[in-house]
Amino acid sequence: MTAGLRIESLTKEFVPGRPVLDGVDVAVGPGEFVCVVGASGSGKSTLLSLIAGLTRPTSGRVLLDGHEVLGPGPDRGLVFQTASLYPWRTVARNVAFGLEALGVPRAVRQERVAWLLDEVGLGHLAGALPGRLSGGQQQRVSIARALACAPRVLLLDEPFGALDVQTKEDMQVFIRQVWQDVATDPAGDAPVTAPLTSPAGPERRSTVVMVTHDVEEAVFLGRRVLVLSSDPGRISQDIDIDLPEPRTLEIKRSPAFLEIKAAVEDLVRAEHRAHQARLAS
Ligand SMILES: Nc1ncnc2c1ncn2[C@@H]1O[C@H](COP(=O)(O)OP(=O)(O)OP(=O)(O)O)[C@@H](O)[C@H]1O
Repeated sequence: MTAGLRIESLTKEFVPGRPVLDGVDVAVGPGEFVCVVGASGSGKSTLLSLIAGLTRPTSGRVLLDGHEVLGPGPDRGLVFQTASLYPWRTVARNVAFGLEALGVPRAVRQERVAWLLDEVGLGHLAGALPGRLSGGQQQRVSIARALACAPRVLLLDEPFGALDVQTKEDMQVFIRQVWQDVATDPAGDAPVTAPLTSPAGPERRSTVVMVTHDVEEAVFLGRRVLVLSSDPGRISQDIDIDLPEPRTLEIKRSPAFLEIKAAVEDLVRAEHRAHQARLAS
């Protein structure tokens, strides 16, 4: 059994003969943090929903720890741009939702939820209903909810796209911190009962695949950045981001960061121009 995520010859057509994704091949190892960038319409969200099992491929397959993804499951946590919380459940009960569904004992549930809410800075709002929260706070709850079951893969689709700049930066630092802190167990040994508060070694980190329009965000967060070309969508570049760890906001001002960011922006721009030229011809 191969650990991690493997995407093999993945093709998706919504309209027959017009693939949105065409032969995507990529492997993401356990504990990696990978960001996917690309022009609008290049198929980033489609790729994420195929990994999530929300959409079935036209051909090819997605394997998680050697098992083909055939539908959604608790081993993959999902966060979208807009929070979709249950308005009638308190913040704490929203975060606890997946744990309840998995039958995790109440005491373990409460400990996890309290820890996660503290991590997202919302411990004081545990008993509030989501309608009382700002957009940024709601998104923090969504992330806490997705992390509650210690998913083997956390799938993030533009999760900070709707937030103001300051909140977005706070959330970037937060998600990196959580990736370092929140344990999952790639060997498959009862990840839900792993202690969340213990420091996690690299081999115990959740794998994160995050889609974003924002190249700065991708370079800051990703250990690897995949550039998706348009029409059809393929991985055109697979770039290792060799920046110091842990990543702090100061890194964004470093010459190394600015150089990598400019290079990735050039690649995305080149893909976009090539796409426009194909459309015009
Ligand atoms: N359910 C669907 N039915 C038909 N076409 C779809 C469907 N979902 C996506 N598409 C098409 O697939 C292409 C890729 O869409 P997708 O949302 O994956 O791109 P994206 O890179 O995430 O775009 P953006 O950055 O604008 O969110 C688009 O042309 C879109 O119209």
